[in-house]
Amino acid sequence: MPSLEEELFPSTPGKFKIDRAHSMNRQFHRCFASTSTMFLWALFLIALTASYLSFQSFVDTGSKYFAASWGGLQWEKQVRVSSQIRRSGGMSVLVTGGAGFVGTHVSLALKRRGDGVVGLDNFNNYYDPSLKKARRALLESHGVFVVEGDINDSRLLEKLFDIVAFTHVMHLAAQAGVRYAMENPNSYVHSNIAGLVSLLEACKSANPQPSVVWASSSSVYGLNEKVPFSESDRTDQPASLYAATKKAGEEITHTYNHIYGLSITGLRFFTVYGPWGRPDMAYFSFTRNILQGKPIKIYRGKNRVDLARDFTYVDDIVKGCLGSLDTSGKSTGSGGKKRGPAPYRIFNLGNTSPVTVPTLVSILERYLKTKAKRNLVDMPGNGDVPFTHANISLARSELGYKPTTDLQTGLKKFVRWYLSYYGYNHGKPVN
Ligand SMILES: O=C(O)[C@H]1O[C@H](OP(=O)(O)OP(=O)(O)OC[C@H]2O[C@@H](n3ccc(=O)[nH]c3=O)[C@H](O)[C@@H]2O)[C@H](O)[C@@H](O)[C@H]1O
Repeated sequence: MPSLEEELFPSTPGKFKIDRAHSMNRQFHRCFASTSTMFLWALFLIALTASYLSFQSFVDTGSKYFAASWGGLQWEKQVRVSSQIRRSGGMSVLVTGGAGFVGTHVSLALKRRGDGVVGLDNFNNYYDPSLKKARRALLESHGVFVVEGDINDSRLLEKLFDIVAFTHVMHLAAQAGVRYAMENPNSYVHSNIAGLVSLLEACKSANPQPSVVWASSSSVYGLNEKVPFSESDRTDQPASLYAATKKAGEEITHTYNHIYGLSITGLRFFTVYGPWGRPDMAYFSFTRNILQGKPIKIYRGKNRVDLARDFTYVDDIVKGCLGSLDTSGKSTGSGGKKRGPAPYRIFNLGNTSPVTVPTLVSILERYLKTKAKRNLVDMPGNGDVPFTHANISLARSELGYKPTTDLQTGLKKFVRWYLSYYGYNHGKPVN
Protein backbone atom coordinates (compact mmCIF):
# COMPACT_ATOMS: atom_id res chain seq x y z
CA MET A 1 0.00 0.00 0.00
CA PRO A 2 1.53 3.34 -0.96
CA SER A 3 2.22 5.65 1.88
CA LEU A 4 0.56 8.95 1.99
CA GLU A 5 3.84 10.47 0.96
CA GLU A 6 4.08 8.19 -2.00
CA GLU A 7 0.52 8.98 -3.00
CA LEU A 8 1.22 12.64 -2.95
CA PHE A 9 4.67 12.28 -4.45
CA PRO A 10 4.64 8.99 -6.53
CA SER A 11 7.98 7.36 -7.29
CA THR A 12 9.26 8.48 -10.68
CA PRO A 13 12.56 8.53 -12.58
CA GLY A 14 13.05 12.01 -11.28
CA LYS A 15 12.70 10.80 -7.65
CA PHE A 16 15.99 12.37 -6.46
CA LYS A 17 14.82 15.81 -7.50
CA ILE A 18 11.47 15.27 -5.84
CA ASP A 19 13.09 14.03 -2.59
CA ARG A 20 15.36 17.04 -2.54
CA ALA A 21 12.48 19.39 -3.15
CA HIS A 22 10.57 17.68 -0.36
CA SER A 23 13.39 18.05 2.13
CA MET A 24 13.79 21.72 1.20
CA ASN A 25 10.08 22.11 1.73
CA ARG A 26 10.36 20.59 5.21
CA GLN A 27 13.26 22.92 6.07
CA PHE A 28 11.20 25.81 4.85
CA HIS A 29 8.28 24.71 7.06
CA ARG A 30 10.56 24.31 10.07
CA CYS A 31 12.10 27.68 9.37
CA PHE A 32 8.68 29.23 8.91
CA ALA A 33 7.47 27.61 12.13
CA SER A 34 10.37 29.04 14.09
CA THR A 35 9.88 32.49 12.48
CA SER A 36 6.21 32.52 13.40
CA THR A 37 7.09 31.44 16.95
CA MET A 38 9.54 34.33 17.13
CA PHE A 39 6.88 36.60 15.72
CA LEU A 40 4.43 35.48 18.39
CA TRP A 41 7.04 36.00 21.10
CA ALA A 42 7.74 39.48 19.75
CA LEU A 43 4.03 40.26 19.79
CA PHE A 44 3.80 38.98 23.36
CA LEU A 45 6.75 41.13 24.46
CA ILE A 46 5.29 44.22 22.78
CA ALA A 47 1.94 43.62 24.49
CA LEU A 48 3.70 43.11 27.84
CA THR A 49 5.70 46.34 27.45
CA ALA A 50 2.59 48.28 26.42
CA SER A 51 0.58 47.08 29.38
CA TYR A 52 3.51 47.80 31.74
CA LEU A 53 3.75 51.36 30.39
CA SER A 54 0.03 51.98 30.67
CA PHE A 55 0.06 50.55 34.22
CA GLN A 56 2.96 52.89 35.06
CA SER A 57 1.10 55.89 33.70
CA PHE A 58 -1.95 54.86 35.74
CA VAL A 59 -0.10 54.43 39.02
CA ASP A 60 2.21 57.38 38.47
CA THR A 61 -0.46 59.88 39.43
CA GLY A 62 2.14 62.62 39.62
CA SER A 63 2.79 62.60 35.91
CA LYS A 64 1.29 61.07 32.78
CA TYR A 65 -2.09 60.29 34.28
CA PHE A 66 -2.86 64.01 34.64
CA ALA A 67 -0.90 65.33 31.67
CA ALA A 68 -3.73 65.83 29.16
CA SER A 69 -5.41 69.03 30.37
CA TRP A 70 -2.49 71.47 30.56
CA GLY A 71 0.62 72.57 28.70
CA GLY A 72 1.57 74.25 25.44
CA LEU A 73 2.89 77.70 24.54
CA GLN A 74 -0.48 79.44 24.68
CA TRP A 75 -1.18 77.89 28.10
CA GLU A 76 2.23 79.04 29.41
CA LYS A 77 1.55 82.54 28.15
CA GLN A 78 -1.81 82.64 29.98
CA VAL A 79 -0.09 81.54 33.20
CA ARG A 80 2.63 84.18 32.81
CA VAL A 81 0.24 87.03 32.03
CA SER A 82 -2.10 86.15 34.89
CA SER A 83 0.80 86.07 37.38
CA GLN A 84 2.06 89.55 36.49
CA ILE A 85 2.34 91.95 39.45
CA ARG A 86 0.92 95.43 38.83
CA ARG A 87 1.78 97.28 42.05
CA SER A 88 5.06 98.01 43.76
CA GLY A 89 5.82 95.54 46.52
CA GLY A 90 3.11 93.22 45.16
CA MET A 91 3.10 89.44 45.25
CA SER A 92 2.46 86.63 42.79
CA VAL A 93 0.14 84.06 44.29
CA LEU A 94 -0.77 80.55 43.26
CA VAL A 95 -4.32 80.02 44.54
CA THR A 96 -5.21 76.34 44.71
CA GLY A 97 -8.95 75.69 44.69
CA GLY A 98 -9.03 78.86 42.59
CA ALA A 99 -12.52 78.20 41.19
CA GLY A 100 -13.83 77.26 44.65
CA PHE A 101 -15.96 79.50 46.85
CA VAL A 102 -13.25 81.13 48.99
CA GLY A 103 -10.65 80.76 46.20
CA THR A 104 -12.71 82.89 43.83
CA HIS A 105 -13.20 85.70 46.36
CA VAL A 106 -9.54 85.72 47.44
CA SER A 107 -8.31 85.68 43.82
CA LEU A 108 -10.51 88.63 42.86
CA ALA A 109 -9.39 90.63 45.90
CA LEU A 110 -5.71 90.00 45.15
CA LYS A 111 -6.13 90.90 41.48
CA ARG A 112 -8.05 94.05 42.38
CA ARG A 113 -5.15 95.39 44.44
CA GLY A 114 -2.58 94.62 41.72
CA ASP A 115 -1.12 91.28 42.75
CA GLY A 116 -0.41 88.50 40.25
CA VAL A 117 -2.77 85.53 40.62
CA VAL A 118 -2.89 82.11 39.00
CA GLY A 119 -5.72 79.76 40.01
CA LEU A 120 -5.52 75.98 40.05
CA ASP A 121 -8.62 73.81 40.27
CA ASN A 122 -9.56 70.26 39.31
CA PHE A 123 -13.24 71.11 38.74
CA ASN A 124 -14.36 67.87 40.39
CA ASN A 125 -18.05 67.07 40.72
CA TYR A 126 -18.43 67.08 44.51
CA TYR A 127 -21.00 69.76 43.74
CA ASP A 128 -22.32 71.13 40.45
CA PRO A 129 -19.21 71.90 38.34
CA SER A 130 -21.19 74.45 36.32
CA LEU A 131 -21.05 76.77 39.36
CA LYS A 132 -17.26 76.37 39.40
CA LYS A 133 -17.15 77.14 35.67
CA ALA A 134 -19.27 80.26 36.19
CA ARG A 135 -16.82 81.37 38.90
CA ARG A 136 -13.97 80.73 36.44
CA ALA A 137 -15.70 82.91 33.84
CA LEU A 138 -16.00 85.68 36.43
CA LEU A 139 -12.30 85.34 37.28
CA GLU A 140 -11.25 85.36 33.65
CA SER A 141 -13.25 88.52 33.05
CA HIS A 142 -11.00 90.07 35.73
CA GLY A 143 -7.79 88.73 34.22
CA VAL A 144 -7.30 85.69 36.47
CA PHE A 145 -6.41 82.49 34.64
CA VAL A 146 -7.47 79.24 36.31
CA VAL A 147 -5.36 76.21 35.38
CA GLU A 148 -7.37 73.01 35.19
CA GLY A 149 -5.40 70.41 37.11
CA ASP A 150 -5.00 68.50 40.34
CA ILE A 151 -2.70 69.31 43.26
CA ASN A 152 -1.63 65.65 43.18
CA ASP A 153 -0.11 66.24 39.72
CA SER A 154 3.48 66.95 40.76
CA ARG A 155 4.64 67.54 37.18
CA LEU A 156 2.05 70.25 36.74
CA LEU A 157 3.12 71.91 40.00
CA GLU A 158 6.77 71.72 38.98
CA LYS A 159 5.89 73.27 35.62
CA LEU A 160 3.95 76.10 37.25
CA PHE A 161 6.90 76.91 39.53
CA ASP A 162 9.21 76.77 36.46
CA ILE A 163 7.11 79.36 34.68
CA VAL A 164 6.43 81.66 37.67
CA ALA A 165 8.52 82.40 40.76
CA PHE A 166 5.45 82.50 43.01
CA THR A 167 6.12 84.49 46.17
CA HIS A 168 3.07 82.97 47.93
CA VAL A 169 0.78 79.97 47.73
CA MET A 170 -2.79 80.36 49.01
CA HIS A 171 -3.79 76.74 49.41
CA LEU A 172 -7.57 76.39 49.43
CA ALA A 173 -8.04 73.21 47.37
CA ALA A 174 -9.59 70.56 49.61
CA GLN A 175 -12.31 68.02 49.98
CA ALA A 176 -14.72 70.03 52.10
CA GLY A 177 -17.90 69.02 53.95
CA VAL A 178 -18.16 67.36 57.33
CA ARG A 179 -20.88 64.76 56.70
CA TYR A 180 -19.79 63.64 53.18
CA ALA A 181 -16.69 62.05 54.77
CA MET A 182 -18.82 59.06 55.72
CA GLU A 183 -19.84 58.55 52.08
CA ASN A 184 -16.48 59.05 50.40
CA PRO A 185 -13.62 58.85 52.92
CA ASN A 186 -10.95 58.35 50.27
CA SER A 187 -11.61 61.70 48.63
CA TYR A 188 -10.51 63.36 51.92
CA VAL A 189 -7.28 61.38 51.97
CA HIS A 190 -6.68 62.13 48.28
CA SER A 191 -7.10 65.92 48.52
CA ASN A 192 -6.44 66.87 52.13
CA ILE A 193 -3.52 64.52 52.83
CA ALA A 194 -1.90 63.29 49.57
CA GLY A 195 -2.67 66.53 47.70
CA LEU A 196 -1.32 68.66 50.54
CA VAL A 197 1.94 66.68 50.65
CA SER A 198 2.29 66.92 46.86
CA LEU A 199 1.85 70.69 47.06
CA LEU A 200 4.32 71.10 49.95
CA GLU A 201 6.88 68.99 48.08
CA ALA A 202 6.62 71.38 45.14
CA CYS A 203 6.88 74.41 47.46
CA LYS A 204 9.92 73.13 49.34
CA SER A 205 11.74 72.35 46.05
CA ALA A 206 10.87 75.67 44.40
CA ASN A 207 13.58 78.29 44.20
CA PRO A 208 12.74 80.72 45.76
CA GLN A 209 10.42 78.90 48.13
CA PRO A 210 7.01 80.58 48.44
CA SER A 211 5.30 81.35 51.75
CA VAL A 212 2.28 79.10 52.26
CA VAL A 213 -1.08 80.18 53.69
CA TRP A 214 -3.68 77.43 53.81
CA ALA A 215 -7.21 76.63 54.97
CA SER A 216 -7.52 74.50 58.07
CA SER A 217 -10.91 74.34 59.77
CA SER A 218 -12.83 75.13 62.94
CA SER A 219 -13.73 71.44 62.95
CA VAL A 220 -10.27 70.60 64.41
CA TYR A 221 -11.67 71.67 67.83
CA GLY A 222 -13.93 68.62 67.59
CA LEU A 223 -15.38 67.70 70.96
CA ASN A 224 -13.62 70.58 72.74
CA GLU A 225 -16.12 72.17 75.15
CA LYS A 226 -14.15 75.18 76.29
CA VAL A 227 -15.63 78.32 74.70
CA PRO A 228 -14.74 80.40 72.84
CA PHE A 229 -12.26 78.21 70.94
CA SER A 230 -8.68 79.51 71.18
CA GLU A 231 -5.75 78.39 69.08
CA SER A 232 -4.05 76.90 72.15
CA ASP A 233 -7.07 74.68 73.01
CA ARG A 234 -6.82 70.94 72.50
CA THR A 235 -7.45 69.67 68.99
CA ASP A 236 -6.91 65.96 69.51
CA GLN A 237 -10.57 64.90 69.54
CA PRO A 238 -11.81 65.27 65.96
CA ALA A 239 -15.46 64.27 65.44
CA SER A 240 -15.21 63.59 61.68
CA LEU A 241 -12.71 62.28 59.16
CA TYR A 242 -12.83 65.74 57.55
CA ALA A 243 -11.67 67.27 60.84
CA ALA A 244 -9.02 64.57 61.24
CA THR A 245 -7.54 65.31 57.79
CA LYS A 246 -7.45 69.05 58.55
CA LYS A 247 -5.76 68.36 61.88
CA ALA A 248 -3.31 66.08 60.05
CA GLY A 249 -2.69 68.98 57.66
CA GLU A 250 -1.63 71.14 60.58
CA GLU A 251 0.90 68.50 61.64
CA ILE A 252 2.12 67.87 58.08
CA THR A 253 2.68 71.58 57.41
CA HIS A 254 4.58 71.76 60.68
CA THR A 255 7.09 69.17 59.48
CA TYR A 256 7.69 71.08 56.23
CA ASN A 257 8.26 74.22 58.26
CA HIS A 258 10.64 72.38 60.59
CA ILE A 259 12.64 70.45 58.01
CA TYR A 260 12.62 72.71 54.94
CA GLY A 261 12.10 76.22 56.32
CA LEU A 262 8.73 76.82 54.64
CA SER A 263 6.79 79.75 56.06
CA ILE A 264 3.39 78.36 57.04
CA THR A 265 0.15 80.01 58.13
CA GLY A 266 -2.87 77.77 58.83
CA LEU A 267 -6.28 79.45 59.01
CA ARG A 268 -9.12 77.79 60.91
CA PHE A 269 -12.18 78.94 58.97
CA PHE A 270 -15.52 78.99 60.83
CA THR A 271 -18.49 78.00 58.57
CA VAL A 272 -17.89 80.50 55.76
CA TYR A 273 -20.94 81.65 53.78
CA GLY A 274 -21.84 84.22 51.13
CA PRO A 275 -22.45 84.85 47.41
CA TRP A 276 -20.95 82.22 45.06
CA GLY A 277 -21.00 79.80 48.01
CA ARG A 278 -21.01 76.01 48.24
CA PRO A 279 -24.34 74.31 47.44
CA ASP A 280 -23.60 71.50 49.91
CA MET A 281 -23.69 73.88 52.89
CA ALA A 282 -26.83 74.31 55.01
CA TYR A 283 -27.60 77.99 54.28
CA PHE A 284 -27.36 77.26 50.52
CA SER A 285 -29.36 74.01 50.41
CA PHE A 286 -31.98 75.48 52.80
CA THR A 287 -32.46 78.43 50.41
CA ARG A 288 -32.91 76.09 47.45
CA ASN A 289 -35.42 73.90 49.31
CA ILE A 290 -37.40 76.79 50.76
CA LEU A 291 -37.79 78.32 47.29
CA GLN A 292 -38.82 74.96 45.84
CA GLY A 293 -41.34 74.31 48.65
CA LYS A 294 -39.38 71.27 49.83
CA PRO A 295 -38.91 70.38 53.53
CA ILE A 296 -35.58 71.05 55.25
CA LYS A 297 -34.01 68.94 57.96
CA ILE A 298 -32.87 70.89 61.00
CA TYR A 299 -30.61 68.85 63.25
CA ARG A 300 -30.88 69.14 67.03
CA GLY A 301 -28.30 68.20 69.61
CA LYS A 302 -28.62 66.21 72.85
CA ASN A 303 -31.64 67.15 74.99
CA ARG A 304 -33.17 68.91 71.94
CA VAL A 305 -30.63 71.73 72.17
CA ASP A 306 -30.30 73.79 68.99
CA LEU A 307 -27.03 73.52 67.08
CA ALA A 308 -25.10 76.75 66.64
CA ARG A 309 -22.35 77.96 64.31
CA ASP A 310 -20.03 80.94 64.27
CA PHE A 311 -21.11 81.72 60.67
CA THR A 312 -18.48 83.95 59.03
CA TYR A 313 -19.11 86.12 55.97
CA VAL A 314 -16.78 85.49 53.05
CA ASP A 315 -15.55 89.12 52.72
CA ASP A 316 -14.31 88.97 56.32
CA ILE A 317 -12.52 85.70 55.56
CA VAL A 318 -10.91 87.31 52.50
CA LYS A 319 -9.54 90.11 54.69
CA GLY A 320 -8.08 87.48 57.01
CA CYS A 321 -6.49 85.66 54.07
CA LEU A 322 -4.93 88.81 52.62
CA GLY A 323 -3.74 89.88 56.08
CA SER A 324 -2.10 86.47 56.43
CA LEU A 325 -0.38 86.70 53.04
CA ASP A 326 0.86 90.21 53.84
CA THR A 327 2.36 89.24 57.19
CA SER A 328 3.49 85.70 56.35
CA GLY A 329 7.26 86.31 56.47
CA LYS A 330 9.62 84.57 54.11
CA SER A 331 10.46 80.92 53.73
CA THR A 332 14.14 80.41 54.46
CA GLY A 333 15.04 77.29 52.49
CA SER A 334 16.47 76.90 49.05
CA GLY A 335 17.26 73.89 46.88
CA GLY A 336 15.10 71.82 49.24
CA LYS A 337 17.36 72.72 52.25
CA LYS A 338 16.46 74.77 55.30
CA ARG A 339 18.67 77.82 55.88
CA GLY A 340 17.07 79.05 59.09
CA PRO A 341 13.87 79.08 61.14
CA ALA A 342 10.71 80.25 59.33
CA PRO A 343 7.33 81.37 60.75
CA TYR A 344 4.74 78.73 61.65
CA ARG A 345 1.39 80.30 62.58
CA ILE A 346 -2.21 79.20 63.17
CA PHE A 347 -5.19 81.58 63.44
CA ASN A 348 -8.92 81.30 64.02
CA LEU A 349 -10.92 83.21 61.40
CA GLY A 350 -14.45 83.33 62.79
CA ASN A 351 -17.12 85.91 63.50
CA THR A 352 -17.23 85.53 67.32
CA SER A 353 -21.02 85.51 67.52
CA PRO A 354 -22.57 82.06 67.13
CA VAL A 355 -26.14 81.81 65.78
CA THR A 356 -28.42 78.78 66.08
CA VAL A 357 -29.50 76.90 62.95
CA PRO A 358 -33.25 77.66 63.50
CA THR A 359 -32.36 81.38 63.68
CA LEU A 360 -30.47 81.06 60.40
CA VAL A 361 -33.62 79.54 58.88
CA SER A 362 -35.80 82.39 60.21
CA ILE A 363 -33.51 84.98 58.60
CA LEU A 364 -33.69 83.14 55.28
CA GLU A 365 -37.51 82.93 55.52
CA ARG A 366 -37.67 86.68 55.94
CA TYR A 367 -35.50 87.44 52.89
CA LEU A 368 -37.12 84.78 50.74
CA LYS A 369 -40.61 85.81 51.89
CA THR A 370 -41.47 82.13 52.19
CA LYS A 371 -42.08 79.87 55.22
CA ALA A 372 -39.75 76.90 55.45
CA LYS A 373 -41.15 73.41 55.94
CA ARG A 374 -39.10 72.62 59.02
CA ASN A 375 -38.39 69.03 59.88
CA LEU A 376 -36.63 68.81 63.25
CA VAL A 377 -34.52 65.68 63.63
CA ASP A 378 -31.98 64.47 66.18
CA MET A 379 -28.41 65.06 65.02
CA PRO A 380 -27.27 61.83 63.43
CA GLY A 381 -23.86 60.64 64.57
CA ASN A 382 -22.21 61.77 61.35
CA GLY A 383 -19.38 64.03 62.45
CA ASP A 384 -21.27 67.20 63.37
CA VAL A 385 -20.35 69.09 66.54
CA PRO A 386 -23.01 70.91 68.62
CA PHE A 387 -21.52 74.42 68.35
CA THR A 388 -18.54 76.48 67.25
CA HIS A 389 -17.35 79.81 68.62
CA ALA A 390 -14.09 81.51 67.69
CA ASN A 391 -11.80 83.53 69.88
CA ILE A 392 -10.15 85.81 67.31
CA SER A 393 -7.87 87.92 69.51
CA LEU A 394 -4.71 86.40 68.04
CA ALA A 395 -5.83 87.11 64.44
CA ARG A 396 -6.86 90.59 65.49
CA SER A 397 -3.48 91.45 66.96
CA GLU A 398 -1.29 89.71 64.35
CA LEU A 399 -3.31 90.18 61.14
CA GLY A 400 -5.49 93.18 61.93
CA TYR A 401 -8.46 90.82 61.39
CA LYS A 402 -11.78 92.39 62.34
CA PRO A 403 -15.00 90.83 61.02
CA THR A 404 -17.66 93.44 60.26
CA THR A 405 -20.59 91.48 58.73
CA ASP A 406 -23.28 89.96 60.93
CA LEU A 407 -25.38 87.02 59.75
CA GLN A 408 -28.41 89.18 58.84
CA THR A 409 -26.37 91.44 56.57
CA GLY A 410 -24.38 88.59 55.05
CA LEU A 411 -27.42 86.44 54.31
CA LYS A 412 -29.15 89.40 52.67
CA LYS A 413 -26.23 89.65 50.24
CA PHE A 414 -26.24 85.91 49.71
CA VAL A 415 -29.98 85.79 48.95
CA ARG A 416 -29.70 88.70 46.52
CA TRP A 417 -26.90 86.86 44.68
CA TYR A 418 -28.78 83.53 44.77
CA LEU A 419 -31.96 84.98 43.25
CA SER A 420 -30.09 86.72 40.48
CA TYR A 421 -27.71 83.80 39.72
CA TYR A 422 -30.48 81.22 39.52
CA GLY A 423 -32.79 83.59 37.65
CA TYR A 424 -35.49 84.39 40.22
CA ASN A 425 -37.53 87.54 39.78
CA HIS A 426 -39.26 88.81 42.94
CA GLY A 427 -38.89 85.35 44.45
CA LYS A 428 -40.29 83.53 41.37
CA PRO A 429 -38.11 81.60 38.95
CA VAL A 430 -37.73 83.33 35.58
CA ASN A 431 -38.75 80.99 32.77
O1 LIG B 1 -16.16 75.50 59.94
C1 LIG B 1 -15.74 74.56 59.31
O2 LIG B 1 -14.62 74.18 59.36
C2 LIG B 1 -16.68 73.78 58.43
O3 LIG B 1 -17.80 74.61 58.13
C3 LIG B 1 -18.78 73.98 57.35
O4 LIG B 1 -19.29 72.86 58.05
P1 LIG B 1 -20.61 73.05 58.93
O5 LIG B 1 -20.37 73.99 60.06
O6 LIG B 1 -21.08 71.69 59.27
O7 LIG B 1 -21.58 73.81 57.91
P2 LIG B 1 -22.94 73.36 57.24
O8 LIG B 1 -22.79 72.11 56.51
O9 LIG B 1 -23.44 74.53 56.49
O10 LIG B 1 -23.89 73.12 58.51
C4 LIG B 1 -24.21 74.20 59.37
C5 LIG B 1 -25.14 73.72 60.45
O11 LIG B 1 -26.36 73.29 59.87
C6 LIG B 1 -26.68 71.98 60.31
N1 LIG B 1 -27.39 71.28 59.24
C7 LIG B 1 -26.76 70.99 58.09
C8 LIG B 1 -27.41 70.37 57.07
C9 LIG B 1 -28.77 70.03 57.23
O12 LIG B 1 -29.45 69.47 56.35
N2 LIG B 1 -29.37 70.35 58.40
C10 LIG B 1 -28.73 70.98 59.42
O13 LIG B 1 -29.32 71.25 60.46
C11 LIG B 1 -25.37 71.35 60.68
O14 LIG B 1 -25.57 70.32 61.60
C12 LIG B 1 -24.59 72.53 61.23
O15 LIG B 1 -24.90 72.68 62.57
C13 LIG B 1 -18.19 73.52 56.04
O16 LIG B 1 -19.17 72.80 55.30
C14 LIG B 1 -16.99 72.65 56.24
O17 LIG B 1 -16.42 72.37 54.99
C15 LIG B 1 -16.00 73.30 57.18
O18 LIG B 1 -15.34 74.34 56.51
